[in-house]
Amino acid sequence: MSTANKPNQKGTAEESKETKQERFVYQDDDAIEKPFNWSQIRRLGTYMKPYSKQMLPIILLSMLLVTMTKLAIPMLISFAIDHALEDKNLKLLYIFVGSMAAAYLIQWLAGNYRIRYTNMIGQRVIYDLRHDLFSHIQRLSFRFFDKRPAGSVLVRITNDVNSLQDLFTNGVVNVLIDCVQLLGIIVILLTFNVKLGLAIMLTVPLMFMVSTTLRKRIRLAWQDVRMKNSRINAHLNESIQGMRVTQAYTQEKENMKFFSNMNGVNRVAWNKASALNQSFGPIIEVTGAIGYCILFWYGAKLVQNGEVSIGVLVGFATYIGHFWEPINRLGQMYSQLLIAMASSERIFEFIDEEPTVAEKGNAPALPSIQGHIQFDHVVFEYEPGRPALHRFNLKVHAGQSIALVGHTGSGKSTIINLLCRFYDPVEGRVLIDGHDIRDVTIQSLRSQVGIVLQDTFIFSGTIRDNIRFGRLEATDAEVEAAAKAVHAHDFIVSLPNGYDTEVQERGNILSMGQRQLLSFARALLADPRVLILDEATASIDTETELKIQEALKTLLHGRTSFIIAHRLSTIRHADNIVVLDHGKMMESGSHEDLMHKQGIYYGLIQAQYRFLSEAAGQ
Ligand SMILES: Nc1ncnc2c1ncn2[C@@H]1O[C@H](COP(=O)(O)OP(=O)(O)OP(=O)(O)O)[C@@H](O)[C@H]1O
Repeated sequence: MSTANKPNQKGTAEESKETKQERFVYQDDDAIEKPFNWSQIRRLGTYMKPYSKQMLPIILLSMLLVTMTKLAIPMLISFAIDHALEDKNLKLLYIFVGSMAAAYLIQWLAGNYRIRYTNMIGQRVIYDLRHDLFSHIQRLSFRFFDKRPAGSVLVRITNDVNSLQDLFTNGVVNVLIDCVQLLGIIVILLTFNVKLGLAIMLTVPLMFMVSTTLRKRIRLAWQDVRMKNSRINAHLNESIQGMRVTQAYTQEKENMKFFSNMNGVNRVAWNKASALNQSFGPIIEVTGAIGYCILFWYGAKLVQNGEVSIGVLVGFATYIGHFWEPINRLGQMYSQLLIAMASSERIFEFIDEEPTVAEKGNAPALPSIQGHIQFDHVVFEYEPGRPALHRFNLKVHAGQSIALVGHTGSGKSTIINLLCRFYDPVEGRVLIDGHDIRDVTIQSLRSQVGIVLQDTFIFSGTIRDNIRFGRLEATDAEVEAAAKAVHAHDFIVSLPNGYDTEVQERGNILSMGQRQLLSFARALLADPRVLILDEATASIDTETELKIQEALKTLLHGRTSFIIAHRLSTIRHADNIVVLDHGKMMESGSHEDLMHKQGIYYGLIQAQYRFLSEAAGQ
């Protein structure tokens, strides 16, 4: 379907309301942490399932090897001191040194494999998750996007998915390694010497208390930083999009003041979080030092009593060096997990959102249509209790051109939205060639309805790609023929690379009129039986408009067409002009009939005529 979005039809007041809403949603989205939720963890786990058979055994094996060799090395040192050094047994010493070298080599190799495979699995899981999320969002109906500004949808696909990336690439595996390592060290220490082992572990509760209290404060401080950062992002987004308006109204200073204030608040929050973060390291070191003091004070006593050998004491010292690492990391992991919980909840909330415009289970495709259209007692409301269309009836024969006329907000675009099935009526039916459009597949319906919107959407890519968007399999010759037919060819060939000129997002290098000509070519290429032109000629100058009117005659020939135009001169020749007011059809008929009737349409024509002659007289 050749389409262009009409993102904001309701002017700047509404625009600023949207951006304020967007700022709110950014904040809301960053209300970071959520409680630990097992069912969510299980659901995330299902994303690992397809790869688990293939990769998990390698990851588990390498993980086991890394942990075992890590645990074995201090033990080898301890044995080497007690047996090889004490007995001056050089052969045994070589064996111990050789075994240590082998252990280090295995650790290095296994570590490499683990990192490579965990990264691979993590990246695939993230790829799948992002793929599912985006493909689902594409299926969601207009109602979903009505409620959410683009910014908040973007944040979920990028930030929230990214925050899960660490969890999948390192987090899960590191937690396992740390748990096994911690357990292994505890068992080994207690086996070496129960008394000394328990004495050292006296520091664990202290460490745990300090760690949890401080970590909570650190977490909250970083949460605050992220929230403030999001506000800056939202403001930047709004400022860049509205830069032209800011400059036109010379509001740069005001804008800068607002931004500086936000920036300052962000710096203060960052300093606070960073200071708290830095205080964590020394506290851990102090706790570790207490452990070492206990070891050497109590250990020396045990050595003197002959209860513990020097080798065991050295072994203890090496093990407790490795003891704090996993405890520290597990604490960090927990905060990471809570953040990931919040992100996954937001991602699944989108994935679980059902399209309000859904296809019936075994809906057939709409056969090739002729273009008879009927609105049968259609009632529609965007928000409950505020009808946008009241029992609207309209019969259109194949090939007829219908013009929709009326004041702003009278329901013209709503009729188009229902015909394309962007929304479903609350009551009544929309029929095409006698088929209720809710009974056929959406794809088969929309592929036969072309639409050219007021705010033509140009995607980043070449001019050729943009025209070809109407029918992807069209040849270059067909693309050029379509461009020629709507008089777009001349301006295209005058561009630096002709049809291969790259246009940026939203077609910034093109004028409004040129963008509209492109969307005409796009629609012509799609060759739909039903064509909708929404204010399509509004931003084309009079000379181009004359050319376009010619092209439109060809374009509309034999098709059913709906034209929404504020410039009433452009719809004079429509077969049927429908005049709307507050969602109701007030009059309909040909231009001559309605002029003769001297009703609302006549009034609109008179008003426009007066406006134009006053403008010309000035
Ligand atoms: N997405 C939406 N959510 C809520 N209300 C909406 C939405 N879109 C339109 N409306 C409301 O529905 C009514 C009909 O709007 P519609 O866009 O059909 O008018 P229109 O005749 O096309 O106006 P315009 O000429 O300004 O484009 C208006 O009152 C409008 O405020």
